[in-house]
Amino acid sequence: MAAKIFPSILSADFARLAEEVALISDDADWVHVDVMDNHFVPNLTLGLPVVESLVKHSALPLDCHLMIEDPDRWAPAYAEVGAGSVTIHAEAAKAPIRTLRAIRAAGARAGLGINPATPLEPYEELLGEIDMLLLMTVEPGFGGQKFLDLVLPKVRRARQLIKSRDLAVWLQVDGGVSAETIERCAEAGADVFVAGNAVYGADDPAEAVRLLRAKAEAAGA
Ligand SMILES: O=C(CO)[C@H](O)[C@H](O)COP(=O)(O)O
Ligand SMILES: [Fe+2]
Repeated sequence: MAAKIFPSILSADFARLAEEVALISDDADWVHVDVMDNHFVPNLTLGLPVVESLVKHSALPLDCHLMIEDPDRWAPAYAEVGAGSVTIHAEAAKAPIRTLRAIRAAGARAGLGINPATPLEPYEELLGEIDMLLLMTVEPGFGGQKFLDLVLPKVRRARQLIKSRDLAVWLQVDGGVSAETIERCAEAGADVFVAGNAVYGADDPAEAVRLLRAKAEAAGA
C-alpha cells in the first residue's frame, strides 16, 4: 500500500486552473476535481465543459468527485470526456450499480462516496463494483472545514472489509486532511488523501504535497 496524494483544486485559483495543476504535477498522484451543483450541496463549482478542457491541460489524471443530485444522469459523461476516476455519492444515486458499471464501461475508475453521517453497512455489497471508496471527513460542500475525527472508526472498518475480501479498492479520505490530521487517516487505513486547503493554501503547494506524503507513509500508508 503506497500513499497517494490528490490535491483538490477547490482551493486553487479557478481562473488559472491549468497553471495551478502544473504546480503540483511533479509531486502529486492525481488531481481531485470537486463538481458541485448547488442542489446536493449548497455550493456551485464547475461541470463537464471545464473537466473536458482541464483533461487536456493536466499531466495528471483527474479524479472527479460528483456532489450532484443526479449522478446517474451525468457520471458516465465525465468518464467519456477523459476523467480517470468518477465518484458518485451513495446518498444521491438512484441506481448506483448501473451507474458504477457505466463509469467503468466508459473507461474510468468507479468511486462510491459516503457522507460522514451515512453508514457503510448498506453499501458493503457494492465494494465489488468499485475501484475506490470515498469516506467524507467533512460534510461535503466547502473546502477548509475542520476534519471530523468521528469518521475514523468507519475508515478502520472499511479497511478491514477491503482486506478481508482481498479487494484492490482504494480507500480515500476527503475533507480537512492536513499535516495535522493525515497521520490519523493513514493509521486508520486510508491510502488516498485529498487535500485542498492544505495544498493550495500553502506558500509552496508542491512542498505541501511532499510533506503530506512523508507523514502518511510514516504513519503506515
Ligand atoms: O469534497 C470536498 C468538499 O466537499 C473537497 O474535496 C474537500 O473539502 C477538500 O478541501 P479541504 O482539504 O480544504 O477540506
Ligand atoms: Fe472532494
